[in-house]
Amino acid sequence: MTKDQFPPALLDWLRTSKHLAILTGAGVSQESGIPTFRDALSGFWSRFDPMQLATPEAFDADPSLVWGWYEWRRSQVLECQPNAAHRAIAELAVQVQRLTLITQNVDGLHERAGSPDVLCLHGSLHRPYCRACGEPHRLPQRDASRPPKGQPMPPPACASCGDHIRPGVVWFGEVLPADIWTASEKAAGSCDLLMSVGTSSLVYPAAALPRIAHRKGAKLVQINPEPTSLDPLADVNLRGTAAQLLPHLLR
Ligand SMILES: CC(C)NC(=O)[C@H](Cc1c[nH]c2ccccc12)NC(=O)[C@H](CCCC/N=C(/NCCC(=O)O)S[C@H]1O[C@H](COP(=O)(O)OP(=O)(O)OC[C@H]2O[C@@H](n3cnc4c(N)ncnc43)[C@H](O)[C@@H]2O)[C@@H](O)[C@H]1O)NC(=O)OCc1ccccc1
Ligand SMILES: [Zn+2]
Repeated sequence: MTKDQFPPALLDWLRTSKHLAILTGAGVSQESGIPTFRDALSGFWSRFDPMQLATPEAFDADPSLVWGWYEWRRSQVLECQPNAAHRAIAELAVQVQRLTLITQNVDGLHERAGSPDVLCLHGSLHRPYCRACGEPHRLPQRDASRPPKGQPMPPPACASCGDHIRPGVVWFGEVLPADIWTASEKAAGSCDLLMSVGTSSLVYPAAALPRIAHRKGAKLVQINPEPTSLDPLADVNLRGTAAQLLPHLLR
């Protein structure tokens, strides 16, 4: 899909927008080489269901299995670079009057692309903390001598209470950080244009945000090579990849 195939109204909405909200999912990092959540499991991990591994119950049952999985994902992310989609979103923040960027991703690639004040709904792979006392834990950026082999790995012990350090992500069944959710809900309820990029729109409450914006009369644009449950609601569905299409939205 090329720029001249974009509905002209879309570029007008963008140019006249007083407040653009963008919600991203795993699809926006797919072209950086990070598999989407649904296909995040290969090799040793392909025998597990991500929805099972990404739960407090799984960590309590087998901390090494879950910690190993997150260290493996973190090592993948540290070997990747933001792609043209991340960079276009960072540039859009300069070109529009006001941009609120909300992500479900835990990879930190929006921040690495230069996007300011990213609302990370589901936390980050780079901000682990103690399961018991909440003490933040600093991880070595890259331990070249011992790259994760994609096997279980015992989690570090907390320096202050000795309990397990856990990944700094929001697991299924856990509530989202209240301040970040409140800011995201507010942005969805006050934006005049919301773009949903690279998400299957299945996980709640994140998936409610485009629906809140739509209910409040905002224009809804979806960028995804595949159809999702959001299609019928969207004013424009751009069928293609994030890194191919997003740069076309820039002036
Ligand atoms: C699955 C779903 C049915 N379950 C939920 O939503 C649950 C339960 C629930 C709550 N409310 C509900 C209401 C209805 C139904 C269920 C619920 N929600 C929760 O548990 C939430 C917490 C949810 C957060 C979980 N943590 C994640 N991540 C961090 C960890 C980690 O990463 O390991 S969610 C994780 O999965 C989601 C994956 O979705 P996507 O990012 O969209 O990725 P996916 O692979 O699915 O799709 C990729 C898309 O990209 C497209 N694509 C591919 N390539 C490209 C490309 N190149 N360009 C563009 N697009 C592309 C594809 O076509 C595809 O459409 C993301 O949110 C991601 O962060 N907490 C909670 O509600 O707390 C309060 C509470 C507590 C107790 C009981 C009730 C309420
Ligand atoms: Zn502790």
